[in-house]
Amino acid sequence: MSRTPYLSTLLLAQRNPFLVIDAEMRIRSVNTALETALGYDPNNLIGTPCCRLDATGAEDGCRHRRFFRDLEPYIETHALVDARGEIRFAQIQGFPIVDPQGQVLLGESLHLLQGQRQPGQMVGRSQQMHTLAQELRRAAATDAAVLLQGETGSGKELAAEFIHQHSTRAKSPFVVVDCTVLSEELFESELFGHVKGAFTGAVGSKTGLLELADTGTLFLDEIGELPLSQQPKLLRALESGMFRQVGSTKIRQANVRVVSATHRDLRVMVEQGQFRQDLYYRLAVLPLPIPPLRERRADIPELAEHLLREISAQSGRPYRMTKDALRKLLLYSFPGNIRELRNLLHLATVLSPDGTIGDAAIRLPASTSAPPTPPATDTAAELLHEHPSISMLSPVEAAEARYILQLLQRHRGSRKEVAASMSISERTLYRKLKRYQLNTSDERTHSGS
Ligand SMILES: Nc1ncnc2c1ncn2[C@@H]1O[C@H](COP(=O)(O)OP(=O)(O)OP(=O)(O)O)[C@@H](O)[C@H]1O
Repeated sequence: MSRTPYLSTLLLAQRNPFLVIDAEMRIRSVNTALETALGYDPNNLIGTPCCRLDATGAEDGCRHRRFFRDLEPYIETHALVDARGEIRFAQIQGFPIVDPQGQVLLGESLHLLQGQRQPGQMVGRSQQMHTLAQELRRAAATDAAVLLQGETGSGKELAAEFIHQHSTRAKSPFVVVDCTVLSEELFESELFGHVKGAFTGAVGSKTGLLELADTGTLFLDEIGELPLSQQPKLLRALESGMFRQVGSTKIRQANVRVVSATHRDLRVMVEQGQFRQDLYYRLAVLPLPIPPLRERRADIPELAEHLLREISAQSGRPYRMTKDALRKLLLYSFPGNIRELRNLLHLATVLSPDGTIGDAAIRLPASTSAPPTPPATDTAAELLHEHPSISMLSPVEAAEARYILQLLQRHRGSRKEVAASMSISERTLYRKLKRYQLNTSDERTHSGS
């Protein structure tokens, strides 16, 4: 099956191995990172059954079938088989994607838990990046818990991988725990694992992420989103290194180095009673801020060049950028930081079939070239009254939060429609709603609830 332009752009934008599965439970597309990591020729994958990569083979109760029934995003660890027949463990995040025709597809992003995937290179020679690299190296030389604080897309995960790769644990796994998708029900079974029959749906036993990270690094991404009720359980396990799988009485042990990341100010959350102080002190032995891209604009040219080289390597086509295009990037504030720069460049390459990216191909969000029409004053006051958290956000975040609220009103609370009109996945929208604390009453369309 040929890739649509929409899917091609989506696949190009993923650094991790990524595949798309359609509602007929067949693999629709895979990206180059997946081909490279698992060694498959895409022609042998596209159009084949969804569980083609799973070491245990297709099962009736597979996660893909469950997803198309419930439309619930998931994060799970599975054994996959690569083209040489070797078993590889991967942490898989599945989430809905709506294509331009309104068809729901499943996107799966794979984090391979052992070896092979080379961590991305940290690019940038600004004074801020130089200092950051020094601090990360210093942190890597110790086994202390590091807390990385920075805006979305600023490179927190890359920094965590950098610490891991430069530490004595580099040959052991680097395991990512995405706290935004760990609901109260999922937390324990994902982190500690479960035994067969521990709860309805536990058809087999499962090793938890903590155990998979044994002797390696456990990266707790967006730790500020971890429900308060789960925080004591995490603290206990980290302090003692001991835990029990759900449904088991047997004590297990894991030796992990912890790196966490958040875009929030956890100290303020502690003051407001939203985050446990004891857990904060356990995680933030070495707190490290990651500067946003707009505070290190000197890195933009080198980053743009590096990202274009990566895109060229994936697409097999060379690209160059004009001075005007670069000037346009240098003037932009990048609320989405390096991830946004990468996405802007992907789009620019799609819009530049001759390989030369001019300033017209750099499509900045409408709100920056023409600031978004502010809501009428009474609506703004109303929004602030209903969502006081907006007043605590940065101006850029607050503008986005207001924009999302307006779209929610316009689409009568349909998250599916709002996500489609913003060209983002429902999962990304869900993360933004959570991040901005926009607790909308209408849950109709989130993940099929
Ligand atoms: N210094 C850098 N050099 C090259 N690429 C970078 C750099 N920093 C970040 N990136 C790239 O930018 C993208 C976003 O980075 P990353 O996922 O680490 O950000 P994040 O802060 O963890 O984001 P989020 O808060 O949304 O999880 C990734 O593709 C990453 O490889």
